[in-house]
Amino acid sequence: MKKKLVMIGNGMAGVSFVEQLLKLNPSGYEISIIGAEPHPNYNRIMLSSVLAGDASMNDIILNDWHWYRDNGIRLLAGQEAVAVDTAQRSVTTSAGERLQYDDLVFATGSLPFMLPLPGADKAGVIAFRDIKDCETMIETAKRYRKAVVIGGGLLGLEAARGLINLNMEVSVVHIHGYLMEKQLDETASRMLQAELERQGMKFLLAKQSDAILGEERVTGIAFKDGTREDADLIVMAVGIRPNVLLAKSSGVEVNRGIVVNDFMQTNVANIHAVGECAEHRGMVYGLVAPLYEQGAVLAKRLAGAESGGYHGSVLSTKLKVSGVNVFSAGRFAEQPGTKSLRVQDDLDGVYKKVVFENGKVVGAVLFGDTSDSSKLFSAIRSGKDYTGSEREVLFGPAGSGGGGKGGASTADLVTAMSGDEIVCGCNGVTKDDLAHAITEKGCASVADLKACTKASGGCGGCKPLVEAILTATLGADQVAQAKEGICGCTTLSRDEVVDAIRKMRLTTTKEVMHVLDWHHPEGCSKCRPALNYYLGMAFPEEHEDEQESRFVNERNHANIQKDGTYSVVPRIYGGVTTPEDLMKIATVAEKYRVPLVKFTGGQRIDLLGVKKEDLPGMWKDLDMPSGYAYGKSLRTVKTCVGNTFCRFGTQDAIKMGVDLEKKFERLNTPHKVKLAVSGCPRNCAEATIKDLGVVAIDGGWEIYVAGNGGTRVRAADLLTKVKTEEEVLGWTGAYLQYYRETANYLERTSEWSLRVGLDAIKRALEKQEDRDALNARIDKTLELTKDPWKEIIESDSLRSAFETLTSPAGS
Ligand SMILES: Cc1cc2nc3c(=O)[nH]c(=O)nc-3n(C[C@H](O)[C@H](O)[C@H](O)COP(=O)(O)OP(=O)(O)OC[C@H]3O[C@@H](n4cnc5c(N)ncnc54)[C@H](O)[C@@H]3O)c2cc1C
Ligand SMILES: NC(=O)c1ccc[n+]([C@@H]2O[C@H](COP(=O)([O-])OP(=O)(O)OC[C@H]3O[C@@H](n4cnc5c(N)ncnc54)[C@H](O)[C@@H]3O)[C@@H](O)[C@H]2O)c1
Ligand code: SF4
Ligand code: FES
Repeated sequence: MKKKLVMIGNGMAGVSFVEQLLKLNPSGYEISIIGAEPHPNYNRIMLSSVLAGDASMNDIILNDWHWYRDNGIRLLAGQEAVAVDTAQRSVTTSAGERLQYDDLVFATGSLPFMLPLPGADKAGVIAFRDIKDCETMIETAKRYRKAVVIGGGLLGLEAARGLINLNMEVSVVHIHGYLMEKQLDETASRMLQAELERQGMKFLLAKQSDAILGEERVTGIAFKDGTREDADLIVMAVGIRPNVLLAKSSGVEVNRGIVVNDFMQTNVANIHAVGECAEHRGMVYGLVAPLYEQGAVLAKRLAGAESGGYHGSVLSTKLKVSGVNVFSAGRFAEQPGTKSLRVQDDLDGVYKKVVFENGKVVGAVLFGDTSDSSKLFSAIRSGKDYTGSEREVLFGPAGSGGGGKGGASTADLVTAMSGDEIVCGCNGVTKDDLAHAITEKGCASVADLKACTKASGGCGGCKPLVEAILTATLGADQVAQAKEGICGCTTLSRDEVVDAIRKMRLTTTKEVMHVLDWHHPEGCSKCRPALNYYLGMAFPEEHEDEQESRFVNERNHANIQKDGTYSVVPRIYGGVTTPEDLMKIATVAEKYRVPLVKFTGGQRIDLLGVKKEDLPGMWKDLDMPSGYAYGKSLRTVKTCVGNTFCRFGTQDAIKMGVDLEKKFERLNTPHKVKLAVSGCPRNCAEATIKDLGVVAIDGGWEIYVAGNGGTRVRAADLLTKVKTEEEVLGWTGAYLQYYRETANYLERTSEWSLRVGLDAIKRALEKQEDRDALNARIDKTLELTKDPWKEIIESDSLRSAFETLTSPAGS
């Protein structure tokens, strides 16, 4: 008769243990798993990717319902184990069921630590631990604007990045003076902070939270220094605590975690623990790689196989925030008796530190370039003595050219690895799993391996090693060019997708997803708007804009504000208005009791605090064109007064600006586009920090491109000098169309120009005939645009979508 195994907890560590056990002894146990969450086992790590829009909930399921059934496992999902009777060897669930066991495994994971602040029970205060929290954040972002994340550790920063991708404004409150102090030294941390600030995060460092403010729902947070921060959502990411309550009440020895020996046994016979709930030699782990190692040891134990036991793990981490490369492993902080080797390159934003103790590598921190991470981690784990050749760890043997690729080569590392060694800690993928996918399933690129095994799909830290295994198995000439898919739903790059759209004349997002074999048939929040844009760019005449693929502000043709109200910004060409228009704006503002009337930085007037149902009425009364303040499109053309009034002006900046705005308004672009025109080189309109800026000079105009005055300030580059107004319009049209046709969706011109190179842009535009062709295409697109508010006002059905809704809407 089979023995009965009951496991409490259906998370990553526990189920990985069960998988190993089934491999070693498929028929030894009748297995029941009690899981409090109503889901099959999913990849908790990837919740950060779901939040960031890089993966869907479906992508992160590790073992679906069929897996349990096919392996004869009884899953009690959505039920909690509430009591364990160690004398009777039984577990009682929240549904009142009693399960007998011969062996019991606690795999109860951790609970997020919630700061016991006054007001912490208000609506809108959550942790980031499970699918429910992730869904709450996604829903909240549809209705609210301002998030505060407490905790500047791995989880807090990943949550913050995800919330920014959801269009929220995010402030991270951190108790320490610098971020990720558990993983980074101050130098790396400051570099990280600068990069994240460029991505739009705001940091409140060395801050102690005092109270959560608000009535029923949170409205802000107060700090001990007397300052406050507004918040519609507070995410606490201040660490975790092993979930040990049930074990403790069952008489199992508990310290910080459930105390286990090297074979994951507790002090009570036949009761074991794995994962974040277990404490081994005084250590509790909060990353999956060690938990998988623990699971493998326990599986061998229960299958009756030989094992040397578990001896603890060296930790390595990588922050999963796109555009940021950070790696940390082992003991990275200097201590008495340690020496470090440091390389800092502020020009390229690269920092590397390796810490030695008695000649051995004991820790490392990498920022900016993490290509040495596998080698360094392996060096730490091997315990190899580098006395006298410490520099080789980073720079390679003397005479090797010192390209920064040092120590054992990655190829040597691959050769030295055993088949069952885990390569991808996030997904528990071994070297053998990868070799099998390459030789048996035909995977020929890292992207193929990611799609097939999930390796490199979590933190991405294993990517260099996955690449090396691919090269070692196939040979360098057979390895397909590595490429990144536009999102987690596909391995196809932006260019491949746009190419396929053009060649196959695909017309809807659904069709693209279907024909190009999207992993997830509905797509995700990242690819849907991108595909909608690419389709409209490729086939302006045929494509019907898909409102459901648009971001909320674009769907509603208004920017949603933090309190769920909207803003109305009529177009004011070149910042020049008339008494009539000003009177109309004033009358509308009074009639609809607009709480705030404000001049914007783009020289127009913003009516803030408008109820959604008032939007059509206000636009009707205004009878002015939409300013597209909400759109990925031409926003504003800022002008100075130019030679109309200014005594320094050499050209008519106002006319130039108005003409540009009238010509290119309503144009859909990959990201927002801002223009400016200055009437002389004094440049009062700040044209050199715009996507395109025109500066008058004696006898002509200079055209500057790819500037940015926002999060990542960048001075624009000179594209060309021209003589006439007509030429300005011609170059602007060609430049904007080239950007439309070649940029990634959501790529500002400043990022795009750095990626493709200014020289390439100049080459593409230098010939008159090329500019003419680009202008012909942009003119075709412009001909087809219509003012959205005119359309809404004239259409009963479009208007009713605004009038029927009374609550703040994100739908
Ligand atoms: C957003 C996020 C990102 C992360 N990113 C990374 C990363 O990049 N790299 C990394 O290594 N780690 C990462 N981690 C940490 C990693 O996810 C955890 O270390 C891992 O999931 C822990 O696995 P576990 O099985 O021990 O616990 P869990 O995954 O927490 O599983 C425990 C399960 O037991 C259930 N349970 C508890 N008590 C009971 C009971 N009495 N009855 C029934 N069920 C019960 C819980 O509901 C839970 O589902 C991340 C964590 C989060 C939240
Ligand atoms: N990429 C990854 O590997 C990854 C990603 C997410 C989560 N995780 C894991 O999930 C677990 C939870 O992550 P975490 O970041 O919450 O835990 P953590 O303990 O690593 O970090 C918590 C951070 O919060 C700060 N903090 C503590 N109290 C605070 C307070 N009152 N106000 C402001 N800041 C405060 C701490 O200084 C610390 O840096 C960890 O085990 C982590 O390793 C890993
Ligand atoms: S940029 Fe020149 S023309 Fe324009 S306002 Fe300034 S000084 Fe006058
Ligand atoms: S180790 Fe994180 S994705 Fe492989």
